[in-house]
Amino acid sequence: MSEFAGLEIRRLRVSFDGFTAVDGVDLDVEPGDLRFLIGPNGAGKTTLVDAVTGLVKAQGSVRFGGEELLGRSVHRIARSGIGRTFQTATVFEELTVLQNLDIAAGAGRGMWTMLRRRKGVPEPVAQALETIGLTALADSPAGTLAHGQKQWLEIGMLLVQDVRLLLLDEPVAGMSHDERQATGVLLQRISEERTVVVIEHDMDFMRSFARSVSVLHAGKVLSEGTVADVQADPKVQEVYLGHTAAEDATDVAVREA
Ligand SMILES: Nc1ncnc2c1ncn2[C@@H]1O[C@H](COP(=O)(O)OP(=O)(O)OP(=O)(O)O)[C@@H](O)[C@H]1O
Repeated sequence: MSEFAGLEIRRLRVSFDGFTAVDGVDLDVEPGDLRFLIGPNGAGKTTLVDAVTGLVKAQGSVRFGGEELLGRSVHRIARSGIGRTFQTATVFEELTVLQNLDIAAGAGRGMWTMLRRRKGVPEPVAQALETIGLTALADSPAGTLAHGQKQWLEIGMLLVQDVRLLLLDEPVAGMSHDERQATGVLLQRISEERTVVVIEHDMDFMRSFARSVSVLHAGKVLSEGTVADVQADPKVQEVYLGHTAAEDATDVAVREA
């Protein structure tokens, strides 16, 4: 397993035709953290991840394991050990679970390496299958998997590439309660050896599994800390509920009067 590495973002700025979507963000994610990135629609969460992975041009600095990523190509950033998932799972539906993992494991390697590995299931692939709980379905076409299982397969595809920083965009969207729970446990397990950042709108999921939280609003970090810290922050309550904690207290006082 590769070494733990953390993410250090400084003065990150992304603009689209004069509109600033990410506006001077500083963000530190410790190695081995399970960080949730929350915030209202349009807060800049996905754009921030796009900037880290090289999909959009950005100003400032993004360091991972001490190396500067800004200015590097998408492929070079991926080779630095950073992988992401998108809101919709992108697996090869006609191929089996094992074939999907095998292809992901071979990504970036030469044809000879791929051919030499044909015999049996390579250890990292077997390990990923076990971690994502799909060992029994290894030979099933990915297209026959349940929605949640496809998301887990996609996470498995990052694990076999030995990604050290996983950036996951709404991994539990559309999942059943049981699938969400299983995903939370999976992410906790993964973060024992890797750094995980999750963009999420599901507040129950966030409360149950986040180790730390950053709240984005209008392209800036509004609040940061533990779940309890951000929940108690009046600025966060204002953004989410449209009124302040002080007003809440007044409401309660009024109701109780
Ligand atoms: N390619 C683009 N061109 C122009 N504007 C963009 C582009 N991508 C994003 N934006 C704008 O930047 C802002 C931030 O979008 P972003 O998708 O990062 O927000 P988000 O916090 O991920 O929202 P959501 O939770 O709805 O996914 C939005 O106002 C969006 O319309």
